[in-house]
Amino acid sequence: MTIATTTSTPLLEVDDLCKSYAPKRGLIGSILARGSKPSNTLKNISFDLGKGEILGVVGESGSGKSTLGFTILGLIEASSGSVRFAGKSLPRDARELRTFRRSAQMIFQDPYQSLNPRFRIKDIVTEPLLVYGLIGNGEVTAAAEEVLDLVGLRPGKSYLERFPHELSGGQRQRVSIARAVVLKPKLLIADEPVSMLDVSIRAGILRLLRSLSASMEMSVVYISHDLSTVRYICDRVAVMYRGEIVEIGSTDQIIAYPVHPYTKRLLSAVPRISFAEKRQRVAQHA
Ligand SMILES: Nc1ncnc2c1ncn2[C@@H]1O[C@H](COP(=O)(O)OP(=O)(O)OP(=O)(O)O)[C@@H](O)[C@H]1O
Repeated sequence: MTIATTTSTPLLEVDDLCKSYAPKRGLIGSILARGSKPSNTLKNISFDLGKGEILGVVGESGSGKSTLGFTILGLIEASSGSVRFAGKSLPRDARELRTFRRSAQMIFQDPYQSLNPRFRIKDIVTEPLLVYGLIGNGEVTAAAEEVLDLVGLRPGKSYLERFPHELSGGQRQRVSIARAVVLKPKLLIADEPVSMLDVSIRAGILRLLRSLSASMEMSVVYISHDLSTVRYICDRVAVMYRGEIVEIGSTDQIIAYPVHPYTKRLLSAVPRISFAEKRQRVAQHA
């Protein structure tokens, strides 16, 4: 079991979390599953996440990163272990669950699939406010302008009335970030948010996530298979391999002094450009 503690009061405490998916059902599923071991997708995962902290979860495809994200949010039930959010176990009661959902949001790799294509941008980004009864219909335009401005989609550029297919990939991801942060969550799970975007616009989205995290004191679990983006924004990094956290530590430490052979392998796949230089560049543009 790997435990890492942070200096600030943790927002999230993940303790000994395990997840095995049920074997496939039906005749073909059971034939295919014959002789195979139950899948241990998450094995004894433990870590804390401080308020406003950004933790990178990095590992190859199938290592369990998305399962971890879904389990933290209670969208997938853990097989054992616990997740505590703001000092409390994940709620089961419908009313508490509604409050929790407001505080913990998720964004995904493909902003196009996660946005309703039939909704205008102003309705996409303000729907959570309407659902929670925080604004009335007459306030939709003003609220949409405010949150779009927050994510760098300046008012006056008529984003409000457009549909998702009329925007670029980067603009769409900004819209999905706007929708996720409009309720001012304490936690954001960002599952590969830049991996489908053009390399030239990735840094802008990462800078945006970092500045929102700082200004809103929002903790972020940033999931990626790519250490070169993780090191742009994360305070700490957890390296996942086959369902386990094999190494966790500050980003600088993991990159400069990797201990686990798998981390070394991941790092050798990344061009050895100056990490300090990149961080400095990001800070200059933030
Ligand atoms: N609903 C499910 N039922 C059964 N097995 C699943 C399910 N979801 C994921 N898995 C399996 O769990 C393992 C981990 O998947 P997961 O998507 O969490 O990994 P990942 O690291 O996020 O991968 P990727 O980067 O490709 O998304 C994989 O072997 C996957 O096939």
